[in-house]
Amino acid sequence: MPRQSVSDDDPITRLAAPPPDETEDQRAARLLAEREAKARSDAIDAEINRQRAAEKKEQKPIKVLLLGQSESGKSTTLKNFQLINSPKAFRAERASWRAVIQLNVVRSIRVILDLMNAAQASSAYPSPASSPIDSPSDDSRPPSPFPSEASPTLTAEHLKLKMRLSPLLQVEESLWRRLSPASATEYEATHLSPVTNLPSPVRTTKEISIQSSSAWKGAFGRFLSNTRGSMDSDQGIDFDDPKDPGVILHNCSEDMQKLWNDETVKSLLKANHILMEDQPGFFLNDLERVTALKYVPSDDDILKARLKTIGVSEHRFVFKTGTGSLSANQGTLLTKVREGSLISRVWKVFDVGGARSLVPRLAETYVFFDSFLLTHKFLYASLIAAWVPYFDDLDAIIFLAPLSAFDQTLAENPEVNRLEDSMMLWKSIVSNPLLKRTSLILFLNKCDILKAKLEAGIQFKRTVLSYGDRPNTFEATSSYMRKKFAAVLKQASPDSSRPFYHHFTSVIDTTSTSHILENVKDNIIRQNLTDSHLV
Ligand SMILES: Nc1nc2c(ncn2[C@@H]2O[C@H](COP(=O)(O)OP(=O)(O)OP(=O)(O)O)[C@@H](O)[C@H]2O)c(=O)[nH]1
Ligand SMILES: [Mg+2]
Repeated sequence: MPRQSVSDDDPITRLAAPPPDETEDQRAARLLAEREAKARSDAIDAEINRQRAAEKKEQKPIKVLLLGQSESGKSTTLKNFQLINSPKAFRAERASWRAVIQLNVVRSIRVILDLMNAAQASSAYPSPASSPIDSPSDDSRPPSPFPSEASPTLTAEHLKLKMRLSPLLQVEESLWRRLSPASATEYEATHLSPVTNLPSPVRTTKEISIQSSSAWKGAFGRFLSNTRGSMDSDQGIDFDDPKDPGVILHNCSEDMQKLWNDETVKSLLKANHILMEDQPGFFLNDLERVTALKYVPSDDDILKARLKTIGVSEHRFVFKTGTGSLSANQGTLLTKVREGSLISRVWKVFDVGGARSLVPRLAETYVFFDSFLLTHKFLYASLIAAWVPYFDDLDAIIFLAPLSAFDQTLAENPEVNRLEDSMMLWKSIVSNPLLKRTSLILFLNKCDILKAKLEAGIQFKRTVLSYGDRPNTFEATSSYMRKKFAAVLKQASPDSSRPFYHHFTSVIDTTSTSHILENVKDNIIRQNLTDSHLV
């Protein structure tokens, strides 16, 4: 009889051991049963591992990146997210947005005042045609920025009006200084190229911009908040603060309205092809309301306020999943999900600056190579490079393309049509290998402005030559552009089955945008669940 090992003596081993009188048939049946039991056990282990992996994935926040050229509406879309997720917190920031709106108003007035200055300067210099042929050729005066025939004559009354509005410049400086330390802000780049088709006052009037990382809202909160009895406790605005720029704005209100409604100023703007209504942060049609002493910005005002983003800002939201656009099957899944641990999800939404920052070296590059294309490619590369660190593990990109910009050029490079720039950016994004599994959501934005332009008779085909003789209507132009963007996607990634959705948007309209964002949220969560093998 063989000697028993120590382990053979342990009760479990003894229980599991085959009976000593086992027949051949019994042995075969036992081995089969053992194999089946092992397979079942392995399947359970695999399921547990899969669930663990899914749970791990589940705890990861959903990452969404807002992309698009400057002024495309990224930060405005973010404001809509904030309004949906935490309207109270959004509204608690009214004091800060009131200051931004004040700056927007002052900037618009500055554009007009700068234009008047330029017109005044130009009238001081006779045009070459009016100069005597034998006039001295060593005239060292700078060339006039405008041809004299383009500038309607300003009267003494206009100059007085200009003087009376000069306190606004101090308001701008003081708000600007309070907005952020100098290092955190950036002035609008203005000297890219000697060639430009943009009116100079629009290019040279600085636009407020802020480093995403700076706590500018806190700065305004401190500035406008104190414990005075006159403070509106809900809004955090101290209306009786003598340092409140609202007081000067209010005192200048009548003159600002006079300036904006003046026929000569209107012709001056027209002669220089400046459409103020097209400028971001346009409040000149609401001057009386926004310069009222007790002005409190509405939600719509906050969405229209313009503050250019520099860098990247990250925003955390906790969203409950909705069932809006889900199929019955997916709806059932979400019901299960709600009953379990997935009732709400953390989202991280990244808002990036879409402007290409222009350092002097770049301007030199332009001159050195004398090649628009090379410089522009460089600008693209630098912009995309700034976004790439955020491409990792991304669930979705919301790409904003402002359709209304079909007749505008980039502030950074007046040689480039904005719509074409959007298409080029879209192409770089959809063909980027790092993003081949990222859901793409295209917002064909600023549809309200597109409609207004077309209704005003501006011809789409004048700048989008390939549009040909198709009708100059919103339906036809927007559908044409949708097809163009879809074609670029198909061409750049023909085999890709990644989800692609598009929406025609006007993201300053909170009602329609909230519906669209619900839909977007459902689509992203559905894709996320699919990727986690939960669907
Ligand atoms: N009328 C209209 N205005 C819009 C729309 N979307 C955005 N705007 C306005 O356009 C301006 C620019 O929008 P932003 O959201 O600041 O643009 P952005 O893409 O964040 O721009 P950067 O920060 O420079 O990259 C703001 O004044 C918005 O209120 C829209 O659909 N319709
Ligand atoms: Mg922005």
